[in-house]
Amino acid sequence: KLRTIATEEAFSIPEVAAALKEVARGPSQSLDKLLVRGIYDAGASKGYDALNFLDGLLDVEDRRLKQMDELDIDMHLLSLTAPGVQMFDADTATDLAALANDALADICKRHPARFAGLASFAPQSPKRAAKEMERAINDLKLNGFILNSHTNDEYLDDPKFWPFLEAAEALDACIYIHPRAASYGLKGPLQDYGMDSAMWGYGVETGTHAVRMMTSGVFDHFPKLKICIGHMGEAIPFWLWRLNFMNSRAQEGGRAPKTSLTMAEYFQRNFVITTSGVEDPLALDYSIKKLGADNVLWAIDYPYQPMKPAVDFIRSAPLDDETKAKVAHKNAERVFHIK
Ligand SMILES: COc1cc(C(=O)O)cc(C(=O)O)c1
Ligand SMILES: [Mn+2]
Repeated sequence: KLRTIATEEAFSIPEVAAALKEVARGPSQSLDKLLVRGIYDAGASKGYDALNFLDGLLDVEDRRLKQMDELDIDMHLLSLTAPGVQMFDADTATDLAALANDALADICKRHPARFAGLASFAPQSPKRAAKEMERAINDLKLNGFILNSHTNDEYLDDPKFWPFLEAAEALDACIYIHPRAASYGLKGPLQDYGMDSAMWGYGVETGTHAVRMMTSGVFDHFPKLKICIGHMGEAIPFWLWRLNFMNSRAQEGGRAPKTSLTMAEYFQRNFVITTSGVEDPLALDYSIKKLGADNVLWAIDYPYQPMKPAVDFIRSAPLDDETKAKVAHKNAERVFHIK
């Protein structure tokens, strides 16, 4: 039987849901407000959350676990759903991250063979975030970290965030950079036709974040830092030849910072990707060939993607047994220290 560890599986807790409901009613200019209003203040915007994501987010040990049993899915690697605590003020964010991490650690302790967890932290307060990272790994025994792309329109190439990049690297803990809606400067034409969401804007936002990190040379400061991005690498694997070629030319021409490695080398060394929300055998085949079988991890993206099609996708994927085992569970065990 193929062991299956799904690596982008979202949950929430009532305290975070309540805080996001306040955000939905507040003055935020963030494009995430469409989604936050739809999920957490559903009464106010009828029908947005037609799929009732909130129930799926708040349920971990009941219907979700039952469905995992029915589908023979071994584990969900859980993470606080986007936008996490990143829309709150620094103090609220720091407190709610710790609360969510405690709740997550309790779930993993109750079901150690079924759930592992990625800890939240509050980039709004980088030094306290580093402390929470240490607590999450050393005390709560969690498996890595979740970050939902930008925080107040700023990205991890900004040295203000480097205290917690240093902590993550020192802890040998991977940061999963998950989407949220495009930042204020990026959102322009992404606000129409439903493009703000997972349909397109999420990928643009998250892919841009990863490219900012590589082109700015962050990985020269943190060579051992490991980043995971979902959705088959947010289109970067397909774009990698062009990104590499044009960045090298820009470095020669002085339009891009000098880096010790090329973009393709950084993506290979410092990144892994997951298959979340891209159940396309051809995209999987290309990504494995492009990045190697050690760098692609299976995911469902529950509750935003249904479980059964995602597990059928990996089970029926035309891969040899060794490659399939790496994608389905071995790579997750290595990257997220899961036994
Ligand atoms: C936080 O809200 C989300 C919404 C959706 C969506 O399909 O509308 C997808 C994701 C996701 O892919 O994680 C997250
Ligand atoms: Mn997701």
